[in-house]
Amino acid sequence: MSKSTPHIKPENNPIAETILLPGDPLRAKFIAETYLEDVVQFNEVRNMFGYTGTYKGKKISVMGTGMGIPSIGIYSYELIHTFGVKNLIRVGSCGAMQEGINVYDVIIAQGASTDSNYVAQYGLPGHFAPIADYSLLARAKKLADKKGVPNHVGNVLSSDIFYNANKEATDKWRSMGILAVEMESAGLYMNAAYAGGDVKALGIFTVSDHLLTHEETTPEERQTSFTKMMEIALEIVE
Ligand SMILES: O=P(O)(O)O[C@H]1O[C@H](CO)[C@@H](O)[C@H]1O
Ligand SMILES: O=c1cc[nH]c(=O)[nH]1
Repeated sequence: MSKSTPHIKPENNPIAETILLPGDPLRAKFIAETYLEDVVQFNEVRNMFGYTGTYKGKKISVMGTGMGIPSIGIYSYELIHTFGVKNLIRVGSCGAMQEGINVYDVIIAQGASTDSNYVAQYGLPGHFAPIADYSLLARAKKLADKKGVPNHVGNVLSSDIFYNANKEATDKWRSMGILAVEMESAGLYMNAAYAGGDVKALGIFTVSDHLLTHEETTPEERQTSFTKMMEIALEIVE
């Protein structure tokens, strides 16, 4: 019988060891249709579309994760533990928090701070710092520079809250050097760390809006036009 989980039912379609993970399942569809050859769809449960194909001869999958750590927590756990995925690269949008960062710049998340309680499950005797895999991070930085894509490497905030009632929260995170806010990477990094061994994770983002300047992009642009980030992610794993 083919492997399946409550949320991923590939029905014998393959899932590659390397997967790109946008929050939006329609961004997954766009990446598959734009960049992959010989594409098969491996998931449609809850419309969380997943596809596998080849990119420059390499087998690669792409799948939506939904929004927030609980959602990416489920999908990345199942991809790692049931389907043997080894390289998980989130390709998301984020809101910039610092001056000197512009809409459409790329952010590479060296670390992912969080206001989530996801880490509590591990019962650690202290505070855990969710970080990216260094080999994926170093390659992403090198590729971004080579392509001439304006990019920033550092700490992001993976927040549980999009509409935050605490109006001081952004300023406090900004004062600690947080580059941008998104909603999933800390959970992804924790799942990769918990899996141990050779499971690697990285978050790469395109800045969709700026929390200081209030510049923003449209939902259509978010779905399709973040191509520089997508191309970096597709080329990271050799
Ligand atoms: O564009 P995606 O990948 O969904 O990422 C960002 O956008 C969503 C919020 O609008 C959150 O999921 C956040 O992390
Ligand atoms: O989570 C997110 C994503 C984009 N922009 C934001 O302000 N927050």
